[in-house]
Amino acid sequence: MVNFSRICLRKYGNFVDNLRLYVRGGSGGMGLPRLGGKGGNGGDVWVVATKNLTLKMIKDRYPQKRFVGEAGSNSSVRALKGENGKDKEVFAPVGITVTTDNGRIIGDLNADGDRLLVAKGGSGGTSYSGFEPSKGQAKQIRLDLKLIADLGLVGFPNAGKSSLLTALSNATPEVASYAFTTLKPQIGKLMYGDYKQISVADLPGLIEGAHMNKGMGHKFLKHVERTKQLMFVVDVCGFQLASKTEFRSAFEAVQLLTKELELYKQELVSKPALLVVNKMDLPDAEDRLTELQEQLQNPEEFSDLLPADMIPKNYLTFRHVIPVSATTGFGIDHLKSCIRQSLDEGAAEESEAAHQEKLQALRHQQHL
Ligand SMILES: Nc1nc2c(ncn2[C@@H]2O[C@H](COP(=O)(O)OP(=O)(O)OP(=O)(O)O)[C@@H](O)[C@H]2O)c(=O)[nH]1
Ligand SMILES: [Mg+2]
Repeated sequence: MVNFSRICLRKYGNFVDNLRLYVRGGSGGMGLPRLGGKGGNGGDVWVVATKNLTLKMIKDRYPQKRFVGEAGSNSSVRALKGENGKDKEVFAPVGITVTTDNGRIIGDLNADGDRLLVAKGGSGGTSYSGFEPSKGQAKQIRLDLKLIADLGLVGFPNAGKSSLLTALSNATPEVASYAFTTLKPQIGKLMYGDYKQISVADLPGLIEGAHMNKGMGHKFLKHVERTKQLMFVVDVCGFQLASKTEFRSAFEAVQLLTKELELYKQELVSKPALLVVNKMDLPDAEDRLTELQEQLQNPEEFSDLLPADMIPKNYLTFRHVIPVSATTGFGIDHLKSCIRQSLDEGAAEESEAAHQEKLQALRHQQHL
């Protein structure tokens, strides 16, 4: 029996998905009252998105996590206008949200080279300020990594999410027969014949009670907040985490996952979702699939299989239910086309909604 918690700690310890930094703009330089000289401005602090960086690299390289702009020079007889201090750049990964310590969003860095001003340098002293310089802004900020993918994989541990990503895409996530193999999110890209690409985020497994921080907790769900659609993955034969925990059938797994999403953020459950029923190569898989499909037709009738507090407010209706085997490749091509279809439909619905909104606004203007 593998010791899950030890594995979690050992591996998760290497992955950093948020980081708190101290940033301060440089102080301005002194003015020179005798000759009316102006002090230089202090340098600003910027966060700059840079490809191939990780938050862990920042943490390792700058253990003190302090970033301060250069001070402006004082005005002097030789240089009446003091030189401005140099800006400080904090190079950070692409795909982060920068917030203040109390959660106010300063901005998002979504593409390589995006820049965000996080602490302004102080002004140099001038006649207006009695030649006194001002200090730079100082604050704690948080860099929060949010993966952005078209589709997010949601499932219990061992359901075969990573195996599925391997079967579908160019990604090579770790696959193993113990729970919580995936400890950090990873994105794979699905390529289509017409060069369309769809990105899929593989996430650590969720378990019953994830909202109470069981297993890996549900903090990883923040990564599906920005994905367009969800892809539930269940083992057709069900799942049992350990001998002391309850066995859960595929149907129960679907509903428990729905509830965990709902408890994390209600809006997540309104995203379009697909259901992948994996491990169809196992004995009895066909019978189990038929049973699951019947239960999904009338979920209310089977709600007594779930603990009362884990019954979802609304049962999800899946756009497609696709039986596959990540191991043998059965159903994978069909899954790929269902994913494409669902995302294309989603995009069409979005543009239709935007179109209707514009029409509505135009009508409104005409009435005024
Ligand atoms: N028989 C069979 N086994 C599979 C299939 N897909 C995955 N497995 C096995 O199931 C186990 C778990 O697979 P993973 O892909 O690591 O599962 P996961 O959902 O990513 O698990 P976590 O990362 O722990 O959440 C591995 O031993 C896989 O070889 C399948 O289609 N059929
Ligand atoms: Mg995995």
